[in-house]
Amino acid sequence: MIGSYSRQNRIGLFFVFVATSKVGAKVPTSRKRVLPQTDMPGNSDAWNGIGGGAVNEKVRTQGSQDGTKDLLDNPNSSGFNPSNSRAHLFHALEGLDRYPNYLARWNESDINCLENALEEVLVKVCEQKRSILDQKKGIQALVGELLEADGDRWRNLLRPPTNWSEMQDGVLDSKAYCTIIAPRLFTQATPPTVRQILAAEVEIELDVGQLTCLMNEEMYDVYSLSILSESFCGRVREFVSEVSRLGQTEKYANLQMGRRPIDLDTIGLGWINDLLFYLILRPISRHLFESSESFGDLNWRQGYVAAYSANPTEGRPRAQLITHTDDSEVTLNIGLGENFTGGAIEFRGLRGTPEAGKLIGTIQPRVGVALIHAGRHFHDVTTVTSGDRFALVMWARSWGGIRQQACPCCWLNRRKDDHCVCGPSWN
Ligand SMILES: O=C(O)CCC(=O)C(=O)O
Ligand SMILES: [Fe+2]
Repeated sequence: MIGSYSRQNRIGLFFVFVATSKVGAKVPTSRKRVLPQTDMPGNSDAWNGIGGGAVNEKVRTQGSQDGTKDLLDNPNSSGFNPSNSRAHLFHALEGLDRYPNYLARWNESDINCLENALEEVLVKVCEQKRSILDQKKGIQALVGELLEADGDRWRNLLRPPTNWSEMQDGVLDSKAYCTIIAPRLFTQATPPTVRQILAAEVEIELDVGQLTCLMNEEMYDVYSLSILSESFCGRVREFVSEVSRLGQTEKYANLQMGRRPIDLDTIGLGWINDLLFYLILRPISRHLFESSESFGDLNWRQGYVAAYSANPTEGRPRAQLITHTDDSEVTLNIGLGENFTGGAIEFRGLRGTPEAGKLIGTIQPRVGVALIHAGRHFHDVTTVTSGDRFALVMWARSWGGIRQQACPCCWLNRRKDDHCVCGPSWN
């Protein structure tokens, strides 16, 4: 049964395509620079990121426990230190939202601390925005250079398929094509076009009643299905490798590309994101996770290629990935190859459940095969012992559902007691 555990359960899903029409601070300029040097890789000269496995790399600091140090730092302070304590900052935000004239009872020094902390946040937003936009522009120039040098080689990949036959020949795994797309499975008289799907002009619905042998339930909460053809995966891998190779030349060194996974939208492969998201991930997730997760329709996606190597370099900076959960409701992970040993994905239970942290299963990536799991499912990648390993990963979020009713902490741990400070019944 979908959403319940049964090892190697063959889950078949017919896709029924139902066409519906699409429903579709100001930055302060004169603020003092208050942002402390961040520990994020890519921003810190000290971090060399090669061979490491961290995903959420920021070193977490939560201020002093008893406020004594804060008092010593600032004798006028009450111990309130929102710059070092995220909890203090959240308390203040909640108070501002909840009580009229909240700051009336505060001393001026604490108000100054709050003002500074909020400025620090804003500075961080502005800095990251600027650097990301700069980086995107730089990467787009780099892709332009690749196209100029060898346009014929890449143009086909960068141009989305325009019809189902191109999709069949060049992109999808043949089994996926036959099962998902073959016209006999479309219920409506006029099947949606590829263009309509990529532009999200049709809502794709999945009929769970009609089971086929499309998907496997590999273990609790982890499903697999063949999606992309091996040759297509190879082309994506080659393109990403080329982008990353050029990114390491002196001309583009300032982009520091090797340290981050490569974002598909930025390198002109956003159509792959759209295809996977609208055709596969959103409709499937409605059914796979409806009993274990609570979210509305997925409406946000980010797709990227993560590269690993037994001999990590700038372009393939990792040999493994530590245990973590994703900042997503649902994650899709497609093996892109190439020949490597090690690099298995280990799953360790859902955050917020008694299984959290316990190894419940290990999967060796297969080229073109997608794994779909809840973002809060703990997972890691074991050390790549030989060769290079690539994975196309998509994080998908829903800004409706639980993220609208819970603070980040309750969201992460899926507390559902309705008493989260952001919930409707908190008082
Ligand atoms: O490389 C993989 O297979 C997993 C990557 C991953 O977990 C992530 O990027 O969040
Ligand atoms: Fe992950």
